[in-house]
Amino acid sequence: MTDTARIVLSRPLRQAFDYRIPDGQTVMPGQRVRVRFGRQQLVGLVIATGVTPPEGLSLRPLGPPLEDWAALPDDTRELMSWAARYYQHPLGECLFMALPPALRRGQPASLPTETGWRARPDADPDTLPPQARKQKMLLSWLKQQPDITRESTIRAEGFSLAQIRGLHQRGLIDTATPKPPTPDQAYLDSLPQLTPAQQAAYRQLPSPGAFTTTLLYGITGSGKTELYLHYLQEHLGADQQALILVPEINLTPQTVRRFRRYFGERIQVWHSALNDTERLRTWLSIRRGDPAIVIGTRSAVTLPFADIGAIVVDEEHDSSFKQGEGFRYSGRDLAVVRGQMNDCPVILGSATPSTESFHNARTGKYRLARLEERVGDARPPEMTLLDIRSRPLEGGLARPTLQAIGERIERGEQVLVFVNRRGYAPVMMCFDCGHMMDCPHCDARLTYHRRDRALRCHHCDHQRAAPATCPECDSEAFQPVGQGTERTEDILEAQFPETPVIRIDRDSTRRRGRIDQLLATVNDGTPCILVGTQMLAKGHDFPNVSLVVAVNADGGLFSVDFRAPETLIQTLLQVSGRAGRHRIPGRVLIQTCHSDHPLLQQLCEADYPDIVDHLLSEREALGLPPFRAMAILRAESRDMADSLAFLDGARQMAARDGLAIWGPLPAIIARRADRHRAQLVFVDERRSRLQHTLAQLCGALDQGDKPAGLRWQIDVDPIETG
Ligand SMILES: Nc1ncnc2c1ncn2[C@@H]1O[C@H](COP(=O)(O)OP(=O)(O)OP(=O)(O)O)[C@@H](O)[C@H]1O
Ligand SMILES: [Zn+2]
Repeated sequence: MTDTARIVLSRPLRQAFDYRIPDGQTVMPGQRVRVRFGRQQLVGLVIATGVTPPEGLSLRPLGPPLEDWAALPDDTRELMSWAARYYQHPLGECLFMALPPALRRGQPASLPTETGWRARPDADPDTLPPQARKQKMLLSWLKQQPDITRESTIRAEGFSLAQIRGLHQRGLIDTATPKPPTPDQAYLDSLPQLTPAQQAAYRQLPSPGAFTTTLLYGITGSGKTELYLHYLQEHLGADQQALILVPEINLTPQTVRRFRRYFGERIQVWHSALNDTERLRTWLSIRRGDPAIVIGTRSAVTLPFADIGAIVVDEEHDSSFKQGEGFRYSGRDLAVVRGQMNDCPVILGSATPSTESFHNARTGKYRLARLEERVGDARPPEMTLLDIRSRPLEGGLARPTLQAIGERIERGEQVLVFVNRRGYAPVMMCFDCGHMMDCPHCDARLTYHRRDRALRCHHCDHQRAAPATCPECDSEAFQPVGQGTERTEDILEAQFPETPVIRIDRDSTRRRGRIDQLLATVNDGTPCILVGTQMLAKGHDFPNVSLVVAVNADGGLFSVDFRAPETLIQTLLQVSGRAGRHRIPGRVLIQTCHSDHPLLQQLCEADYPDIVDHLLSEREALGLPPFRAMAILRAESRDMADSLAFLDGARQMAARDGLAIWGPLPAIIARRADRHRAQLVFVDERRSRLQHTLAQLCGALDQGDKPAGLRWQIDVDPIETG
């Protein structure tokens, strides 16, 4: 045996490659090295040393290492290797995913210390000219900060480098080296005591220092965040790290702020809007072992923690924890695996836990902690179904709905109107010839966006100007059909001209920091109407919202996706949960054409755990997850026949006793961006057996022939089954 190293590359390849370690060089697993690969110079990651290469192979020498330490520590490597096996994804891509982009590209693993800023004691925001509005806001904000604030923290607040530089040039702020963490003492002294219900739930949380998974079922507004904060405050060692996974950070700047008050600059954030330098900086800080508490979106679970003391997954039911393409992992599930590997407690929190997690709690795999009271005098909101069949609607809103909104506004309260679609209307239709505008590249209608007079496909990049008349018959009776957020916004503005209407959806919040500005008005407490998509359902704490309206609840009632009822209930409960969180009692109005539907009836009458039990018994009867393991093989190509034939071949390769295979069938949106998509669903009682089959199948599919341009992917534990 010679000195050899086995490396993987950041490529969609299932193989690893062996190299000879040149004399005098030492390498270790997890280290980045330069390697020659064909004619290219690439960055490789060492996964093993001293391996025996295949017979008769003369090995190329390994290039120089990029640093003399392992970029990926053992446990992170172990986690990603586990994920590669579990999700059937190439190991190289999984391991490289746990590196920040700069390190994937081979840049050095070091950065100069980050700059910090503080307002000069004599700096007065009022001396700034009126056109420097943002600089003024930044200066006022900096003056409120206890000491030196990191540049990344300032940027996370929605301010830009240009604004920082502007203030610096005016001599109003100083640069300084950020100091170690300092929480806001005045705030800490004023922290609320846990309520008796919170204390009872708190006692059910896991003890530190050992792996257990606890599902914290806490109804909306019960103060789960407060529990996490207390838990970390009490149990996290001063040198330890912690991870808090959240669905989408940009949506809830409030949450990050709350954590910062408790833990000061110990809080670090991790999400997709960070630039490469910010990512590298945070990654290095975690790798170095700084006692960071990371609030991050799903990929934060792959950070190279040195000593992790606790993991929290907030809103654990949220579908954004599952990556929707490529390496289709679940950040929540990896968090549990990570907890097990690092022997630390994991808390999964939600007001609407997933069926999976409830099932795990029922079977004893997870512990269950319950918090079923709202904080203070607040009560859960009262829910009413409003049947809109044969009722006149104004822009999708029924008279009683408009009346209810009017009453609340008059009383000085706030209203939230939930619409499940952005844009003005989901369809443009000609009322003379019946023509509807389709996407030329997808099996989908174009959504009308009135603000910029465009028709857009929400499934691909296609967009075009909206024609004024029907493109088929030139009729002028060419009109939008159905509701989107823009249309609801317009209707409400017309109905309530005195009241601010604030629209919150992906279009209105594209710019960094924008959602914060929009929410500032809401948090002011002035009467207003919020209109938005499920973005509004996620974790917001709006004290003055007393009425929530769901414009149309029926989308998920008749879907072919077996998860649709679960998702519908979760979304409606979450959005309802924004009502009546503080003193004012809350009410929820759900407009529907199916008020007699059992699921909607249950929503109004039953507790969430009972609804889930019901959904679980249906799943059990039908042999669906979580009672069976499921995976989907998806194929897409230029021709549906190719996609189906490929999957048919796969079906024959995989067939064996005990494995149910459904399909191949075209996907619900069979053509997307001119690719024809189909799928094959695998269901097995035994997960390990399914895994084995999938691993063999992937190997065979890698080796086998496939039509030109065909791409395939495995999705283990799929959350979309259409
Ligand atoms: N013990 C307490 N005393 C006073 N106020 C509290 C207490 N605990 C929480 N609160 C306040 O109650 C409100 C709701 O708490 P929080 O946002 O933590 O709820 P949640 O359970 O995370 O809600 P959701 O799941 O609906 O997002 C917040 O304004 C919070 O500051
Ligand atoms: Zn399209």
